[in-house]
Amino acid sequence: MALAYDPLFISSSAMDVASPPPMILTQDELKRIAAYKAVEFVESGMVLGLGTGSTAKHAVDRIGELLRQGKLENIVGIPTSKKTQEQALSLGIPLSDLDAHPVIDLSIDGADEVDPYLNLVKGRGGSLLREKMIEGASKKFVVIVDESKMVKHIGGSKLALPVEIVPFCWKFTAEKLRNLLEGYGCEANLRLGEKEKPFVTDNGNYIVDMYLEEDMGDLGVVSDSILRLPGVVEHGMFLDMASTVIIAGEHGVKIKNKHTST
Ligand SMILES: O=C(CO)[C@H](O)[C@H](O)COP(=O)(O)O
Repeated sequence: MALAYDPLFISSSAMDVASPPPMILTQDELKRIAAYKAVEFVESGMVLGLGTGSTAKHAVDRIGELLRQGKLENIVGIPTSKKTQEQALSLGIPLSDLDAHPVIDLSIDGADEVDPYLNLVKGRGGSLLREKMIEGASKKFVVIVDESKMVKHIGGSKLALPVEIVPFCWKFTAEKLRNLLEGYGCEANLRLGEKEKPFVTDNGNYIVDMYLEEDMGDLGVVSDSILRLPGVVEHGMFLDMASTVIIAGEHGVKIKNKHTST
């Protein structure tokens, strides 16, 4: 159902009999609320990292809309995937890349998991490498999620931790990853795309999805060990990168900033 709502206002009162009954927002509506809130951080003249995925798509749409309305000017977008590049171009957002703009003012992107310290898992959409490069080059990185993405420990939720690997002898690399993380109840599966063929990233690589049963403990140590394996290009743990996380839930929007517990 399409809602006519002020995206930044969520409230309903059981006492107000004249009000319509409380509306249950869909996950996509929550994503849109978080995205619209994040776009409030955007100012004219900024270089913007444009994220990938169904939540980030709302932010890119909103930026396009504000540009069209003349409420934002002189924006340069740096897309984190070919898909976002296509979307941004279709909205008339001027685009560039990290070579021309090695410092980005603000990136806005979704995440698959967010822990209480604002560590993330990203990449279930397959764009983790470009996302990490672009978001790592950003002065401010705002993450937008609905509340289902909040977890106690990243990686241990039986959802995938994606790892981008080179296609050359991928079974060898997948086996090394499996062995490395076997203490956490690890399964490592090659991600498949259309017609059961390997999913290929925008960089021509494959993705191995690691399914873990246990909390990985010291994430920095695990991250370094994964990255040391020859054949691994990057993984989807984004440690200590997010400046702010905007969480949209049934009871409103929460904003968590790095190094605060609010
Ligand atoms: O990391 C990503 C893509 O590589 C996405 O940001 C992440 O998968 C969240 O996606 P969605 O907003 O569709 O839930």
